Amino acid sequence: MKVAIQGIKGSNHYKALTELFDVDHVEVEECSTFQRLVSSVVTGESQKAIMAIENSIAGSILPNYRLILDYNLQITAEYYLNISHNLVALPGQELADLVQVKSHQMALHQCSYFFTDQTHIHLIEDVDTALPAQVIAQQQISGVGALVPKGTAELFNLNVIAEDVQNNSLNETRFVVIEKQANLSDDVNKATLQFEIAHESGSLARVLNLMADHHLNLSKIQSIPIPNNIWKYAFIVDVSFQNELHFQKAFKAISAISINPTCVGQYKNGKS
Ligand SMILES: O=C(O)C(=O)C[C@]1(C(=O)O)C=C[C@@H](O)C=C1
Repeated sequence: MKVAIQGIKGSNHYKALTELFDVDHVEVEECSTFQRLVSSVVTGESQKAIMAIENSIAGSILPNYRLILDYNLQITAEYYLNISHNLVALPGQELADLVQVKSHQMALHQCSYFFTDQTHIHLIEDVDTALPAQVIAQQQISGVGALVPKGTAELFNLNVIAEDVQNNSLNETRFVVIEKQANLSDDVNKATLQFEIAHESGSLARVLNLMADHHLNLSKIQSIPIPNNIWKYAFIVDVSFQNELHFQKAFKAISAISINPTCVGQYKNGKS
């Protein structure tokens, strides 16, 4: 089986992969963008992909929701990974020597406080957290640091200048596994739904009331712009349930009063 991840070995996606799959028995496709990761599943090159969807400090990755919806993919599993960021550079380099720090956009967001006073450092977005570290090591680049997960400095023989520089020590990223086919197992207790509603008073409240009536526990509601329908939004909700039948009935009822209802996936709650 081939599994696509965003980034290379040493990135958080790679960490998530090692915790979700037996790496000795899967082939890994390292993708430089989320678009490529999705294309890999759509074309059948990879059977599954692991994709970051939200972070507890930086919030939702809306473009990734858009990709899942646009390509009609299914969320078949979720995984919450504890994220810590270490600032690394070539051995001998100190904080004052750095003029640039490169990392993934979401990682830079998660460490914004640390860099507020470091006005000599220019923050630069890169493909993932691990690639700039690999490049610094291979090309022996001075003056440039990278923000990497724990363990990645050792992978590239780099030196840790500062540990755990994220804004909050409680920092988790939620990853989802995406596939072309739905997870048909009975062993599910969470689902992601997407729907649109009429632009009229009370229409969202009616959908939310149906969820309560069917004993669904709403853990997230996210609005997302509808392309080509300017300033109109679709809603993406995560619900958990004890009885799959409750969920099926609720989905039927929600479908009757919403527009373009879609089940984006059923899976096991990663928090229980
Ligand atoms: O660059 C990495 O290490 C990634 O796996 C990407 C990513 C992300 O897409 O949010 C994953 C987890 C962290 O939140 C920061 C970056």
